[in-house]
Amino acid sequence: MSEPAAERWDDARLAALLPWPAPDANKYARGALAVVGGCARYPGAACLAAAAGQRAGAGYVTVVCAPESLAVVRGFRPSLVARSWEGWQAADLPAARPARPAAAVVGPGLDPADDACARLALAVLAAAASPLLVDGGALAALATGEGRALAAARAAQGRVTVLTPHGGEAARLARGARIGGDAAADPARLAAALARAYGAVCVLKGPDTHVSDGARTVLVDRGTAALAKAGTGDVLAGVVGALLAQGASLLEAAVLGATLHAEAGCAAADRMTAIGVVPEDVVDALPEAVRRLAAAG
Ligand SMILES: NC(=O)C1=CN([C@@H]2O[C@H](COP(=O)(O)OP(=O)(O)OC[C@H]3O[C@@H](n4cnc5c(N)ncnc54)[C@H](OP(=O)(O)O)[C@@H]3O)[C@@H](O)[C@H]2O)[C@@H](O)CC1
Ligand SMILES: Nc1ncnc2c1ncn2[C@@H]1O[C@H](COP(=O)(O)OP(=O)(O)O)[C@@H](O)[C@H]1O
Repeated sequence: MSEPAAERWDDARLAALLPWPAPDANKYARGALAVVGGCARYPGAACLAAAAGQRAGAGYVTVVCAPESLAVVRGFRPSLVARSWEGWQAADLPAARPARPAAAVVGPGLDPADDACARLALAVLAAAASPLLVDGGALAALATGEGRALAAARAAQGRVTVLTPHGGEAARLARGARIGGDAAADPARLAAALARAYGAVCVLKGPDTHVSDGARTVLVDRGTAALAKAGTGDVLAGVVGALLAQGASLLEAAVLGATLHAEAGCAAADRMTAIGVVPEDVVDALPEAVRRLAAAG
């Protein structure tokens, strides 16, 4: 199947999407974001996603993590609301309501090789009524037969989903959906094929990032190799999740989120050098990325 050429969105279009809070906003009106992740082995990934979600504007960020990870999350940033996933039900995730938008991110810091993490990811896929971003270890669960069936059920129910695979995760998703040949070799085509196969918007990460809803594909190529460091993908998940939590549409949240993430990487590299940037610097540079985009637009 031939694909239309990838679009590029200009700064004016992207700047118009920035989620400035209304003067009478409260923390609930600004969007609730739940990050489900952070197993005992990887608490840092959930911390990074949640902190990025705060910096990208979400009003109320909760981390649902392994009991062993609670102290790490609270110590990392006391303004995060942390709760254990023991005794927690995925049905407890807030649904988006008028004037009370919400979204969930599942996967940062879920171990792709761990059965309990896979069960948790599948439970979230089954229950989350709000927009759901699937990242990290949850993508391994999504690529299974049960995960693909749950993705199809979500799409049939009108529940919306964003996937943020890196190259390895995209290959796993492609194998699960039997996508091969030319479609798997070209990132723009692969992003579109994954979006169609999983009924989702796909953000295929790499030196260039391709965002596709299956019909339209947008290229975001303003990043920096400073971002090639473990944990920056978790930051991206939190940024896009926060934009979804503030009510942005899927494609707009994904393209604006990938742009702010890339700009934050550049701003962080300006301060810390492309050698020295760590994911925490990218989180802290998000306000500078917002300023740069607002000024350019
Ligand atoms: N501080 C923390 O707590 C951190 C925690 N993290 C958390 O760790 C969990 C596991 O995530 P993960 O990406 O480390 O492993 P996984 O999904 O099993 O992929 C493994 C295989 O995929 C490939 N591959 C990897 N990257 C690729 C790329 N860019 N482009 C192409 N291919 C790529 C590569 O295969 P290879 O090329 O070696 O054959 C690799 O062996 C997840 O929950 C995440 O959130 C991390 O975010 C780091 C910071
Ligand atoms: N050379 C590069 N140039 C621009 N962006 C990059 C480059 N390498 C990685 N990135 C970005 O950094 C992030 C890495 O995400 P990912 O591989 O999931 O890391 P992790 O799982 O460790 O958090 C992605 O957003 C990707 O687009």
